[in-house]
Amino acid sequence: MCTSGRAVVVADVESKVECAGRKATQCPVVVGVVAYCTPRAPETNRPSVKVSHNLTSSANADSSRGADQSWHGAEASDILSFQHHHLPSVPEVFVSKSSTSVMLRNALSSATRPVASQSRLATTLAASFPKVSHKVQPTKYGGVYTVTLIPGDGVGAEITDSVKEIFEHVNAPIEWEQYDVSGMSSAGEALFRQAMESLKRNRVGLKGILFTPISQSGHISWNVAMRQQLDIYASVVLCKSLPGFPTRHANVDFAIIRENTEGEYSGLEHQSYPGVVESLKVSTRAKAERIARFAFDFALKNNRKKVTCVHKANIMKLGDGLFLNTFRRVAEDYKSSGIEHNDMIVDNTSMQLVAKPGQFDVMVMPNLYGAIVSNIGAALVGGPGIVPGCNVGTEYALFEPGCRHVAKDLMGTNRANPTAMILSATMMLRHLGLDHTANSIAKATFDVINEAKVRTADMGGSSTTSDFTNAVIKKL
Ligand SMILES: NC(=O)C1=CN([C@@H]2O[C@H](COP(=O)(O)OP(=O)(O)OC[C@H]3O[C@@H](n4cnc5c(N)ncnc54)[C@H](O)[C@@H]3O)[C@@H](O)[C@H]2O)C=CC1
Ligand SMILES: O=C(O)CCC(=O)C(=O)O
Repeated sequence: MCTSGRAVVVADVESKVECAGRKATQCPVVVGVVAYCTPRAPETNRPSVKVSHNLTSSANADSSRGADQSWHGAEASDILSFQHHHLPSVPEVFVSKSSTSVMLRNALSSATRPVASQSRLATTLAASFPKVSHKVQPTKYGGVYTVTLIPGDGVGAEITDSVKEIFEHVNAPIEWEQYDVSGMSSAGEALFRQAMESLKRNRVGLKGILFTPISQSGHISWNVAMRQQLDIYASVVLCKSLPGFPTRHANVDFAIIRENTEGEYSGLEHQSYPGVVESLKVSTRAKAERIARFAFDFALKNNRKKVTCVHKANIMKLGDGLFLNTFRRVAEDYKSSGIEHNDMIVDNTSMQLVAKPGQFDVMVMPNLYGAIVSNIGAALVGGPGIVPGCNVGTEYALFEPGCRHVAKDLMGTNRANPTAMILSATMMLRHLGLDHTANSIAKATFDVINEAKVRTADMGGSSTTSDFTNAVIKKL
């Protein structure tokens, strides 16, 4: 073990960085320690939750529909050639057949085009949202997929109701297994466990965001626990300008690939001395490598041109140094692919994002930076109600709004924007091979936004969540 000031190195380091003047070599695990003062020690956060369990089955799916929308074996095998042989389980991430981000950039070149032309752009945009997939096929019986649904806290119930209504309207071959897990109360761990078992059974889920209390005596984050326990290590968040909804910058179009299982979210904290707390940021080479490969594979499959690694290796020389150096090594393997790569310190990245977002294409970063950058990204294109996302690993995929907000302030008001949840659900449909249904729903959603007649308050309108849902259904 080598300690130097704020960083503790465990095991052997391979990052080419200096630690207290010594070169640290051969270390797959780096633990960064951030110390700060607090009046009392944090208490042990023991998971305990109480929530009601509500199991519903809302899809009256036609089994023949599911049959023709089968697993994309050919596409899945395509990507294998890009995968590194010593990481056999990297999940595949790829875009729908017909679309590329180049098409998209062209398509979105003007937010001021007439509505009819914007509607065509909406079609292109709908088909362009990436598809995430992995080798383990989700459960499907009689052409119907069983999907775990966790509406979540705050506006979760309202925006997942919106998805349920839309799916029912198009007869999507999805049967929900719903678990009303809530982080608002510390009771209900049993229900959380049941939801996890359901996710493990079904391998695919749709979720809203679960509230996590800030207080030290409150329970741990169920959101983080899910991502860690399922090892859904890659968070994918898409920030794209929407047709008909101009924001300060036109043609924003970048994907945030965020390491989802370690880093600042390790949840390891202790008081080493009264008034001194150490929060451990865990970084491992293996996880840095798989997320870097995921980002390059994502770029290749989605016809993206550049991958930017976001870090703070000037300060966290070991932890973020490991992340950055691993990224650079992985980039060497993709040299012949034509994908450019660069790296940028996270604070400068934040400034560049608000000043010149057009320079970003695919971005890859440790956990906390991903949380911050996805919030900046959301604000660039219209807010947290718009940006879809998913968490994917080798076995499971869990879809949720990319900007992970509970929105307690809007709970029960019927004023939340359901777009991010609807688009996350369409990403899930693509993941299941149901591209046609996914594209119809996404197009209808973009068309409603583009027409600007029905918009929720966050987008400057006065329509309700239900108005928006009904408008999407009407388009379908
Ligand atoms: N507080 C918590 O329990 C959790 C917090 N987080 C993290 O903390 C960050 C901030 O969370 P909070 O302060 O709790 O933010 P928040 O939930 O209060 O949301 C911030 C603002 O965005 C608005 N908003 C969010 N979703 C919306 C929608 N669908 N339609 C319209 N408006 C919407 C809310 O109304 C609110 O004004 C999140 O980005 C997330 O990364 C993540 C999970 C749980
Ligand atoms: O679950 C939480 O409360 C926090 C999670 C979070 O901040 C995130 O997902 O980025």
